[in-house]
Amino acid sequence: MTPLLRIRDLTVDFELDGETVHAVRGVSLEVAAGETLALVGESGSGKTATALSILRLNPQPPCVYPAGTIELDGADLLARPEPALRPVRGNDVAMIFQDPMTSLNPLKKVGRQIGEALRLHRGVGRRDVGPAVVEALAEAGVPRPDERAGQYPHELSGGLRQRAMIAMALVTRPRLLIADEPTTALDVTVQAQILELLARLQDRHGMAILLITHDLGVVADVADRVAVMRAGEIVETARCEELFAAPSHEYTRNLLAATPRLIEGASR
Ligand SMILES: Nc1ncnc2c1ncn2[C@@H]1O[C@H](COP(=O)(O)OP(=O)(O)OP(=O)(O)O)[C@@H](O)[C@H]1O
Repeated sequence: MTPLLRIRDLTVDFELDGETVHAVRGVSLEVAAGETLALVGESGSGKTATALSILRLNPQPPCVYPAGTIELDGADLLARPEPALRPVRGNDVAMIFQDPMTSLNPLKKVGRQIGEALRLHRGVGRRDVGPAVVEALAEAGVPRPDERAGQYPHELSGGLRQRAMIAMALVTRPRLLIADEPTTALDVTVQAQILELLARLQDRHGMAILLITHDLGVVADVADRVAVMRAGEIVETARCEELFAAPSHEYTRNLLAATPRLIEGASR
């Protein structure tokens, strides 16, 4: 079966003042419909550059894509001209980030922003938009959603802002959600709640998730498979339980050793 997303031999360079940074060096990975693939690796290993390539969101210049293909349902996105990519962004593929203010507009009430997305992407009519906004916020676990809809992003706590961003990302019912360090800035309890929310929404809507994280503890909680990145390359891909039980690459063993919670769990 064709995977939902298939990246092959992707190369991403940043050309800076005569110097070239090879951020991604021949990465290949696949994400099946409905599965969660975690892309892990330490800071600077090329995780975000890989993920942003899918929607071609790395800033150009300085970014160039010298080689590779990124197929969504078998059609190469990397070869598409810019206007043909727009329908994919925020429709088939949505993205959430560590900082919700990357997607939320600080000057507009949360409900209005989600309402605009609902009208644009789902064709919800003027009269139905209010209840649809409340439903979207409620689905993302926002308490008192009707009240929250009337607030500005800065009036919400970090966890609620994250939930509002998730509600907005899912308005279009994407088939692939790219989540780039979605819980890194949150404290551990809120982090767990957000991961649980993503898993619940994934079950309900059947979307695939490409989860970018440096935290193997997060991976253990939610991912089906893991791809480990180091210096622009994928050094190992495995099912989650296999990777934790028997990491084949030394770099992965070192990453695991830096996650005490998992080691404690394994020795129990
Ligand atoms: N816009 C950019 N301009 C120049 N270099 C960049 C740009 N974005 C990324 N890079 C470089 O590409 C390499 C990979 O960065 P990337 O952000 O993909 O790593 P990462 O694994 O996501 O790290 P982090 O967890 O810190 O986000 C780094 O050397 C980085 O400096």
